Amino acid sequence: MDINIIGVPIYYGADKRGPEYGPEKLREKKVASVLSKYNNKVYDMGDIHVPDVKDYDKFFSHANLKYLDAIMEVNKNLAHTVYSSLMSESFPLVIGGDHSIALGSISGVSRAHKNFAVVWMDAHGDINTQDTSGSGNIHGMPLAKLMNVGHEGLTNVYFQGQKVKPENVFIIGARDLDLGEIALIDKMKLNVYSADEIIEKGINEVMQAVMNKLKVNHVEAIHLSFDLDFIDAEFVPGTGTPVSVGINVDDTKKALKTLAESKLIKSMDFVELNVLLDKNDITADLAIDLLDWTFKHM
Ligand SMILES: NC(=[NH2+])NCCC[C@H](N)C(=O)O
Ligand SMILES: [Mn+2]
Ligand SMILES: [Mn+2]
Repeated sequence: MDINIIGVPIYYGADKRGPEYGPEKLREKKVASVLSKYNNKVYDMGDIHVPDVKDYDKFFSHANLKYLDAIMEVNKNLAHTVYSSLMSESFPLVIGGDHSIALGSISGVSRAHKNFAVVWMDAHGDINTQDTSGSGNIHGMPLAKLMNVGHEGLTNVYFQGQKVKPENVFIIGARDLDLGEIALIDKMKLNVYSADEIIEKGINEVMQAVMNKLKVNHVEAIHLSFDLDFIDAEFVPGTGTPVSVGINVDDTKKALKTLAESKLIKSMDFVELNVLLDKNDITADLAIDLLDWTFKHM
């Protein structure tokens, strides 16, 4: 297949330096040639422009949505890039950057597909709003906005209204949810498979449950949004909000393999590599290994 690598060098959603060097780091690790094994044609489309901001821009538009204006702009442009990529029958691989970029990527996907699922592999739900977030960091909010909950600047990125149906949202690996997130998950009856459930039942059984629901929902495509902190903190020093008692690397690979073999993944985010926090490139090397593994099974 044709793969479009789209870099998004942004840290504003995390409000912590480091994720903005993710695309550069993975290019240095030869991500394009790694993925061009397996008969893929890989096109590096470069980076989405991320505007410079001043410190006073942080709270300029909203006190609890930090860097709102810059994040809206980046995501609008990302959305159209992802949409264009899908329209040319290519696979958009969006490399972050922090997780706020899922706003743009999934908005682009939403314009291209009628009935698609979002598989969100993450220690977090990223389903806060400006009212429930304790941090004001937008990387903790994209999934709420994509379901049309929260501030209209972000719910209306690229086009107005809901981008993904709640029944097609699958959060896997959660173990650090805020109270407001738990309330929203209950209210919208989201499919959440916690790290505890994975540890208790085993990853294969949980992934089978996910695959069954995807079938019942007749989805035509999966957008995989992979946050490196899905993996247990021990194995990912280079991520900004690590959480322990998580998923080991073997189980992560099993989950990715099951999803890849379904042949339903049509687009993907790979986010929250914090290059400044990484130790001896452990996390960057793991990132390359996981991408290699995923595309090998697609
Ligand atoms: N994409 C992430 N790493 N998100 C972490 C979010 C942490 C916390 N729940 C918050 O809203 O601030
Ligand atoms: Mn996340
Ligand atoms: Mn996370």
